Amino acid sequence: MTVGIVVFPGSNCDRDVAWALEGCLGIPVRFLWHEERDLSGLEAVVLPGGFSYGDYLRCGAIARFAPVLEEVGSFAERGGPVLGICNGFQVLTEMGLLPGALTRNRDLHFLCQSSPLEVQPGACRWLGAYGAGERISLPIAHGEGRYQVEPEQLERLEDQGCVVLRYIANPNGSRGDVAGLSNPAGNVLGLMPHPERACDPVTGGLDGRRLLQSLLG
Ligand SMILES: NC(=O)CC[C@H](N)C(=O)O
Repeated sequence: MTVGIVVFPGSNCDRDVAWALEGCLGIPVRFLWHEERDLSGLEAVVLPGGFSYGDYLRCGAIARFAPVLEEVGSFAERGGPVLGICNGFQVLTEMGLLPGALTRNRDLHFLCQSSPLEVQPGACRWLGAYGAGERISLPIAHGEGRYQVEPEQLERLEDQGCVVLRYIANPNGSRGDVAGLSNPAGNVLGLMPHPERACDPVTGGLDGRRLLQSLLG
């Protein structure tokens, strides 16, 4: 099993994800530069956090045109597991793999803190190791994490079980307290919190570990 980690100019959590996967869990990784088109041999893809293309225009707005994402889109449509963390979640919404948009935080501040969350795993293949309603804590670090979507669409997402991660103390004004969303098929997950920073007690707890461990089946 090898996991691809996409690297855009401006990504800064690609090494953290590699450390969590390889260093903590022994899962081999391959970095995918944004111009790459070869995803052969990969069993999952992670879009890491950071500031792709300097966050110009809007977080993730330029990244969505990267050649590698055309391949990631087809990979996801074939049922391949795709995880977007923070900037990766922003990219997933910009490229249309997940609905809605992530906008400036309610108070216009960059937030860097730990965040209590409630998990509702539903059909999400990344969250199968968490109980329904389980409370966990993961670090957040973002300026544009306020999830926005039309109220009717949010209702649809709730009905489909796509709202898989919710803030307990909403830090950024996200509609519906949404912290993470899955597609209905459950293979694509986007979340603002950083599970890769919670895979080792030394750097922020262990609550993110089971999420990445799900790759080991
Ligand atoms: N940690 C991150 O991925 C940050 C995402 C994005 N650059 C923001 O500030 O919202």
